[in-house]
Amino acid sequence: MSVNSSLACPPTWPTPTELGQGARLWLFSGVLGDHADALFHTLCNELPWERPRVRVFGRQHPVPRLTCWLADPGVRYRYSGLVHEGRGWPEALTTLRRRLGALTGRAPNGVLANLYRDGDDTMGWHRDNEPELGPMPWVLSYNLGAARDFALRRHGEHRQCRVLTLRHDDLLVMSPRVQHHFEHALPRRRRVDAPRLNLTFREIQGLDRG
Ligand SMILES: O=C(O)CCC(=O)C(=O)O
Ligand SMILES: [Fe+2]
Repeated sequence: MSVNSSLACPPTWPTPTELGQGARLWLFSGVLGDHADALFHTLCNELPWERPRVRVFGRQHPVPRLTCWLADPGVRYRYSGLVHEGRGWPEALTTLRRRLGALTGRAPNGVLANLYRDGDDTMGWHRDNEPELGPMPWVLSYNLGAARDFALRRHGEHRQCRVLTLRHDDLLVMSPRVQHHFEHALPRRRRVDAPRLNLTFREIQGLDRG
């Protein structure tokens, strides 16, 4: 057996952070280099951002951020209680999608974009384990704009166990067991006064295609 074929990941992957129970995180920085600023600007201005309302304790509230689902035509994903359907990819994401494919060897067919207008915008504790992601949900999380803390805690526990700062042009790759055993959240950070955009690329499995 050659040295390379015995490696679990291509040699260009950074050393993972081991969370335990086989859950691993990899942080790649400088994914797009000089192109990242322009992409941030284009996506902020041109994506069809929405602000879905969710029901909490019987009352409807708008989510504390802007969101948008982009995917292959017909690829459906349920979030915030609504089914969203892909209508193809904007030209602006072509280079990033190629780069992520080359770096990770994965081929996501959808992405959930979230725009946090400032440090008051947040995302609560959850796992990316919707049934349409199948039993092995790889998630590629690409970041633009302001640096924000990304918190993790063991599923079923209250105390957070790890915080990573995700910066402009960083890619965080989460192995499937991260979603099996851990929850993640984007906590409020009042001192952050600039926007941040996050793109979580996902692989929707065959059954939920349109
Ligand atoms: O903004 C982030 O870093 C997290 C986003 C996230 O968890 C999600 O879209 O499911
Ligand atoms: Fe998530």
